[in-house]
Amino acid sequence: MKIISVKGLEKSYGKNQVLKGLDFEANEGEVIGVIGKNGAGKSTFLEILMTIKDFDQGEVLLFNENLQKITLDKLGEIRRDISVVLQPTHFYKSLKVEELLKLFKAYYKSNKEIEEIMADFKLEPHRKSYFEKLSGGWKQKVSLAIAFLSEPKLIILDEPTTGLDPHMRNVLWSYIVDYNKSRGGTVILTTHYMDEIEMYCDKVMLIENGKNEMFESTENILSLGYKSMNDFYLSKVPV
Ligand SMILES: Nc1ncnc2c1ncn2[C@@H]1O[C@H](COP(=O)(O)OP(=O)(O)OP(=O)(O)O)[C@@H](O)[C@H]1O
Repeated sequence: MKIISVKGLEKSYGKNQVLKGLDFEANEGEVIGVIGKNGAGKSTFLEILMTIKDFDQGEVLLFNENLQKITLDKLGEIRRDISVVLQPTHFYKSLKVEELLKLFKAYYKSNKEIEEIMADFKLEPHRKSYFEKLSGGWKQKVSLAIAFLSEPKLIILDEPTTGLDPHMRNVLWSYIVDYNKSRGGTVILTTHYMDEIEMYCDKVMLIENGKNEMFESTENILSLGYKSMNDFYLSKVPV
């Protein structure tokens, strides 16, 4: 089943045209990595898919609903199926980690047990810590735990592993792979780590000059003769 279909997407900030006719598709159960240099428009693209940013031209279908024609009710409905993780912010100033998880469990009406998610994401050492006082990596961990709490159909992650130590990167990827395999969940994420793309993503989209310069399975890209995804990136993207 097609989860996302994007055609000719355009988006400008004032005179700065960031997306210039981007095409993209995601099918149920795919893990797709979006790559490109700093400022290429990856976060902009993801935020449009998250339905938190407008766009100028083109067509975006999410769960077969056209975002330009959708009613507010329908938009609410599809938002319940999507979980997002933005760069960690200081939203939750006065709440402790355990309280935050409880709050979101109630909000999402999640069947997941808090203790299970605490254990999965190894959050125990900071159960009683205030979110705002955590380090960047720990904030990221907690944000990810919250995202998985809602058991969404589609999960959109903006640089989910930036700032995480190698063990935590591993934990996060195990979670993504497991969520994908056991529930058939679809995952779209951005990363600057090409090893993650190579190991875990089914497909990769390279954004360059506002367009999908390449959108292929990682397998097909490597079969073109690149030694690694890093090699592919370095040869395709000018400094
Ligand atoms: N709210 C905004 N207002 C004006 N310009 C913006 C805004 N958000 C992003 N931009 C600009 O749009 C371009 C693309 O930014 P975006 O954050 O989407 O890129 P990115 O590929 O995610 O970059 P990075 O890898 O550095 O996170 C940049 O030139 C950025 O300065």
